[in-house]
This record gives sequence, C-alpha cells and structure tokens, in this order.
Amino acid sequence: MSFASLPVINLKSNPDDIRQTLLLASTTTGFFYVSNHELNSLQNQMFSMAKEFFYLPLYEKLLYVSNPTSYDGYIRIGRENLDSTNLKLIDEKEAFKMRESALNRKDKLPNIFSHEENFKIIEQFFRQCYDLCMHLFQYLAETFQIDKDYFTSRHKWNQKPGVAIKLLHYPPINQIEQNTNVIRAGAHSDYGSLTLLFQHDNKSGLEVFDRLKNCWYPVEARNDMIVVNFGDVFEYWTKGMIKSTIHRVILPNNINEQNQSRFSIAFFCVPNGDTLLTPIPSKLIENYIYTKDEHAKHVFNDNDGHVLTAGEHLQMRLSKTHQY
Ligand SMILES: O=C(O)CCC(=O)C(=O)O
Ligand SMILES: [Fe+2]
Repeated sequence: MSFASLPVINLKSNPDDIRQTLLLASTTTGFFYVSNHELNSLQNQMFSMAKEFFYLPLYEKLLYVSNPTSYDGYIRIGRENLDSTNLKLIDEKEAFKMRESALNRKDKLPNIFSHEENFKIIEQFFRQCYDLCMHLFQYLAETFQIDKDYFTSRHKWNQKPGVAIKLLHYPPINQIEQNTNVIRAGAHSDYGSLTLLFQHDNKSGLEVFDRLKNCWYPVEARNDMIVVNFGDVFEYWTKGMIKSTIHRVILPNNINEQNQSRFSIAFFCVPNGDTLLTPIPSKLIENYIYTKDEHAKHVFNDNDGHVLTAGEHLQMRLSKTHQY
C-alpha cells in the first residue's frame, strides 16, 4: 500500500479481497479509490447542477448564505479556510453544503436544487452515497471482527447532525488578487467517519500527506472512481490504527488548468451526534499500542478526561474553520 498509487477497492471483486484491501488501506494510506460503483450518471447530473448554481451572480447565491448554527448553505470565498493551523491562508473556493435534513425543507433550497427533477437526483445521490458508506462499514466491521452492524447502527439515517453533501467550486486562479496567501483547500483531515470525494473533468490538485515520509503525494483525479477517505472519528475509534489522513487541494501550476474552474463534490458521512468516540470492542484494537501521533494533534487534543461525542467533535472542528 503506498501513497504514490492509492489502493483500489473494486466493488465487484470477491468479499475477501475487499475486506483485505480495506484493512490495509485504512491502516496505511487512509485513502483509497472505489471502482465499479453505480453512481456515475448521478454524479454527472450533480456536477451539472453544481455548475449551474455556482455560475449564478453572487447576490443570488448570497440569498442562501450559510450561518454559524447549521453551517448549511452557500459559503463564499474566504469564509471556510480548512487549515486551522495557518490563519493567514485563504481557501480560494466557494461551496454549497446540504445536510440530509435539507431534503425535508425543499422550499428553503435555491430553485436549481428544489426543481422537481433535480431534487429527485439530489435525493437519490444522498441515498446512494449513504448506502455505499454503510456497505463499506459492514465490510470493515467484519474485518475488525465486531458485530456487523456496529458502525451502521451508529449512522442511522435521518438523525442529527446528518450526512452532508458539499458542492465545491474552485475558480480560475487568474481571478485571484495578487500577493495573497492562497491555496484551493488548506491542509486538513475530515471530521466525520468516511468521506466520498467525486472529482470531475480529470482536474487534479488533490494531495495526501504521508506522515511517515513527511511528504505530499498527488491523487490522480479519476472520473470513473470515487476517492474515499477515513475521517477523525475512525482515528478515535481505533486508537489511531486507522488514519484520518491530512489532505489539501493546491493551485495548479499548469497554465491551462490555471485558467479553468475545478469542481468537486464531497459526501461526508458522520455518526449520529451522541455516538461516543471510544475505542471499538475489537481484539485488533485492544492489542494495538496507542502512540500519540504528532500529525493527529487535531484529533487527540487534551479533553481533560471528557469522552467526546461525534457531535461535539464535529461542532468543534467546524467552528475552527468557518469565519462569519
Ligand atoms: O475538492 C477536493 O478535492 C477536496 C475537498 C475536501 O477535502 C473537503 O472539502 O473536505
Ligand atoms: Fe477533506
């Protein structure tokens, strides 16, 4: 398993192979590709919709601006800066975030998303991303020799804070003011349990950080494969055995790509809010020697003995990266 070429989980391969690759990927790179999934056409429809939204004039997008209680809605450039260790670094991206509860408040969504056909696509996309995560969780539970429903029972659909979709647009960099300290998405780990990342038009820029070698590796953008990564929750649940790998999106150095937008879509799977971030009851974890990792400072900060819940952790991380 290497960061230079991320492992691939072929969903149509045999379950033993899937379990084995999943265990290796989760404990080494924390990132892998999923091939042979069934989200291709939905994903393309989601990208068309996202483009239509981001090309609206700013004043229209601002009608749906996100707020510090829910963090849902439109996030304008500079308002979410993912590297919370470098407050001067600005993320040149705009985003639109919807939690699954947005599906119950259709009238509050921009017309592009509430329009009947598009709304159906969003619903299906939510559901299929969620089902894919649950499927991977069952394999993972088997790998760790715990109850098959251990993870899925902590991710009940329709419970707070709820899974979320984030549409992302990174504008062409010739539109960026000179002399500013910018990146497309600052270095960060994800806050939930699992993230599905859909890339588009083969636009590169995503990089993953190898803690052992202390260097960054590019992740090839593949339209046909989903990039999947583990978030902080699994790092807590497994005493650091599963890695919540740090990643970022850099500005392109290729002049062609500099003049173009980059679009991506993230699906964030998060456990139900009251889920405790205590180690899973697996023999593999019991025997695992917990080493406090310098790169997991964001995860293992001192909580004075208080056991965090997934909801508290999420809120804490969100409040550090959003400016209002
Ligand atoms: O746009 C990308 O490729 C990555 C985005 C990301 O990592 C995030 O929003 O958490
Ligand atoms: Fe991320």
